[in-house]
Amino acid sequence: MAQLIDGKQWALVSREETAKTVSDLKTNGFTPGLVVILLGEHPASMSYVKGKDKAATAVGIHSELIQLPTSTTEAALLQLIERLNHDDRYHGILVQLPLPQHMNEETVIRAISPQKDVDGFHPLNVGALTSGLPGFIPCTPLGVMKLLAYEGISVEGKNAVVIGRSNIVGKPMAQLLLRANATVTICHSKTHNLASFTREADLLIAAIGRPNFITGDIVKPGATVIDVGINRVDGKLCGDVEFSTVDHVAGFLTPVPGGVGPMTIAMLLHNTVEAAMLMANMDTDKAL
Ligand SMILES: Nc1nc2c(c(=O)[nH]1)N[C@@H](CN(C=O)c1ccc(C(=O)N[C@@H](CCC(=O)O)C(=O)O)cc1)CN2
Repeated sequence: MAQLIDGKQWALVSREETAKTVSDLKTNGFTPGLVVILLGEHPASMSYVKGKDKAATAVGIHSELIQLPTSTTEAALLQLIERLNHDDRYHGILVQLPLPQHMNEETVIRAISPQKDVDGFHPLNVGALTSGLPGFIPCTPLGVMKLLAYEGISVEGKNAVVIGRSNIVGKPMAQLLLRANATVTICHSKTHNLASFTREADLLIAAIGRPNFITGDIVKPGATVIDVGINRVDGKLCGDVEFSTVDHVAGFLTPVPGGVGPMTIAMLLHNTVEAAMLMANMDTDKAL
């Protein structure tokens, strides 16, 4: 059986570290602030933003959740973001994705000040990561790197295969692994003979959005398998990895739920505190 990586537990550890930093900042009269914007009433998104708001408040961050109707115009959203960019109470601004269909994701992301872009989605932050410069790193891949570090799993020199090429997970994940000296391959829906890549992977990151796509027969024995998938099948949550078969082959494995997901929110809190310290000209590695 694979050794399970308990993301819920590690997220608590990370959140405690963040709470300590926030407490020190508050002692110096400085409170980090986060504003989360949700458009519409998508049930999963509503649950995620409420989770973010609750987790931020729990570590002492001043948190505000702005819920707007789906019918909100893009112009109104851009105006709100512009106001928040200049509001000193908020060091982090996050717009929950996906957006309603009438909005252009790129336009909205670009409107957020790169210094407050705690999601790390702004092109300046994306470019910084690609160039090896300081900047904000998207929360889910950052959470994966943190999980590996907490578990003492080194990626240097390893064959890392990332399945999926989204801007939120796949691409930044590959960049982070490259930065940590892994040999990185990105596979996707058009990859021929995917199994020939996955069977060589010491570290396999599944972020393709297809339920139970990775089965035990295409995993290298002893590999570390990280499941980033969040799929709902018949109302039940499952990952991109078929747990029942991969559990017998992998060395380490993240479950869904309770693996990478909780780390996403923990890393948002971390990034928000980094943004606050950056704005207060305190020592941080994120200077853009
Ligand atoms: N602006 C953003 N939008 C979205 C992001 C993001 O990072 N920034 N990521 C995802 C959704 N997401 C955070 O927003 C997210 C997804 C899942 C979890 C999580 O803790 N999952 C739990 C299960 C929860 C459940 O029962 O549904 C787990 O895996 O254990 C947290 C955050 C898309 N949008």
